[in-house]
Amino acid sequence: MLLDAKAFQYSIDDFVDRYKGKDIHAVAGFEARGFIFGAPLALALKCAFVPLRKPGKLPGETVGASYQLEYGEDRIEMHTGAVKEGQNVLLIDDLIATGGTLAAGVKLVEQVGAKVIECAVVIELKDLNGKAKLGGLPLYVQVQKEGD
Ligand SMILES: O=P(O)(O)OC[C@H]1O[C@H](OP(=O)(O)OP(=O)(O)O)[C@H](O)[C@@H]1O
Ligand SMILES: Nc1ncnc2[nH]cnc12
Repeated sequence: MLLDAKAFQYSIDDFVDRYKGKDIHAVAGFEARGFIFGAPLALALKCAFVPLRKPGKLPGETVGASYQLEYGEDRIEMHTGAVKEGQNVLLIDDLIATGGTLAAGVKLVEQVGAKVIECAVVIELKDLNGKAKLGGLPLYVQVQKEGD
């Protein structure tokens, strides 16, 4: 899809239409492919873009949240102070599978006293029921796909 400028633009425009005027202070995107969709969306919304990164990648002080994988554990981190108490945050990624990544993002944002207003993805692998891990938060999906 990224090789097709029209398709990529269509995806970004759809996110922009959905979130413009919604008082979003920060778009937080997950390493790595969440950056691709989150950064242009944040620019269009004229708000902050916050990268949520794998452990040890960010320079400076970080806050993190861990989550379970099928085997073992993973963790995401963001810069301390990148998201402030009381802010409205949109979480974005390319894809939701088991939902562990997005759920960790929710935990992290809530940990610093901010509010996740919605989670957004290009693709949902709906058979994996990742949405169930989001504690009732809304999930916006552009394309649903069967299978895992
Ligand atoms: O819903 P989940 O089961 O948590 O899976 C979804 C996550 O997995 C993929 O990232 P990956 O871990 O492959 O990292 P990458 O984007 O850096 O390749 C995808 O881009 C999501 O971030
Ligand atoms: N089950 C899955 N299918 C495709 N991409 C993925 N990324 C993480 N989990 C995935």
